[in-house]
Amino acid sequence: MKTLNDFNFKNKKAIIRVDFNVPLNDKFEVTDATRIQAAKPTIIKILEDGGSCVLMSHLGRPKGKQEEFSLKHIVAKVKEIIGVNVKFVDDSIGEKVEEAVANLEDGEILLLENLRFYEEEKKGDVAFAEKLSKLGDIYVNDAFGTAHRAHASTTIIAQFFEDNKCFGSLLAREIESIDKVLNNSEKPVLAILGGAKVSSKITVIENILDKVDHLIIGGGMTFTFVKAQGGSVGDSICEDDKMELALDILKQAKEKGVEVHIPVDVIAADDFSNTANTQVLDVTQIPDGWQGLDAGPKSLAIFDEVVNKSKTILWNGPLGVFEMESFAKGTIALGHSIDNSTKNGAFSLVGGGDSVAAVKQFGFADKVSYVSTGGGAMLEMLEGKSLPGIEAILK
Ligand SMILES: Nc1ncnc2c1ncn2[C@@H]1O[C@H](COP(=O)(O)OP(=O)(O)OP(=O)(O)O)[C@@H](O)[C@H]1O
Ligand SMILES: O=C(O)[C@H](O)COP(=O)(O)O
Repeated sequence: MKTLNDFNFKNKKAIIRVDFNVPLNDKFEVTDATRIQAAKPTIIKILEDGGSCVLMSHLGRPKGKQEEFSLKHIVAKVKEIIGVNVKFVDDSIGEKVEEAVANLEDGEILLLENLRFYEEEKKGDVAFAEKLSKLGDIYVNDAFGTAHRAHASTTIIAQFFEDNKCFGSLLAREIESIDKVLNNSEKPVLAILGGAKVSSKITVIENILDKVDHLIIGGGMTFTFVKAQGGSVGDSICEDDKMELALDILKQAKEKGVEVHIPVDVIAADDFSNTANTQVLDVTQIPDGWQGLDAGPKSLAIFDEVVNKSKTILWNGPLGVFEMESFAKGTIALGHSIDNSTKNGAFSLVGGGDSVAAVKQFGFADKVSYVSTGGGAMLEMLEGKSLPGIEAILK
């Protein structure tokens, strides 16, 4: 696995694929700069070697050239975080870009315009990728969040750099962290899978059963498992067509010696609303008109015990509807348990869109061992898939 340390970038131009797909508010200000922060070590290493950086990224899912998706909105933020002036060119290929790259001096950074302004990017167009490849001497992929996309700048471009390509330090760290959980883990290993639906996590659950000793299933998925075993779930979210599968997962877990922990009680509400009436109910006895929106106190006590005896912890998906204060307690309590266990030496990895939002919102981001910058990319790795962006560097 070639990394930045295999190269000296002195007098070299690095063309770096970063994932600066960051959220913006209605004033086009960056509201969460984690992904920019995460790319800093790679950029700094190249500048300190005496090289220059040509940064390329996508932002959102524009349909053609849409001003609101321009990367010009993030230039100031990148400059603030990296601490070096950032030049911007309002295109990603063509004469203007080539000129800007030619004028780029060692120690300087140039940010290109949103790659997805060209439909060739998502199509993985070879000619477009080749044009991008001309913009640097060494190709660095540091875009973990987009590594599951076989796009021109993430995958196809790599073929134009025989030996001169490598993983950026973020991408390398993401791969190592997931590997530490899935393949090189200290036992007992625990996976906590929450979130809304069983259907979006089936492949993850199936892949993970071979890797873990304990599995906590929470969030909206709970009720498909409970109903499949004969419980009454009232109006809780439930995928009836996945009940067979839920039973099969439980059977597989038993055969593989994996202990599965599902909430035994829930905070039930009479409406999907923060101001609904609530009561704590046995998870198997939720009457019609009520729905489980968070894990209850007995469940949290059990989960706390499991988390604290685990040495490796993977967390994907919230335990309840954490966006509403009334149903955030389970997710917060789980965060505290993981914090505690991490302090006692466990390795904890949090990944997935909503769980990462939750750990940030509740202040646990600095308390776990590693927070992934990938949503879809992280899930695909947990499903056991190989990611095209990673494969392209290894070829
Ligand atoms: N009991 C519940 N009933 C309904 N929705 C729930 C329940 N528990 C959690 N959710 C919802 O599940 C959503 C998160 O599900 P999702 O599967 O997207 O999570 P994730 O794995 O963190 O994110 P991603 O899939 O983007 O990686 C949250 O919006 C949360 O409100
Ligand atoms: O935020 C993400 O998950 C990545 O930047 C990929 O974005 P995409 O789902 O639009 O390809």
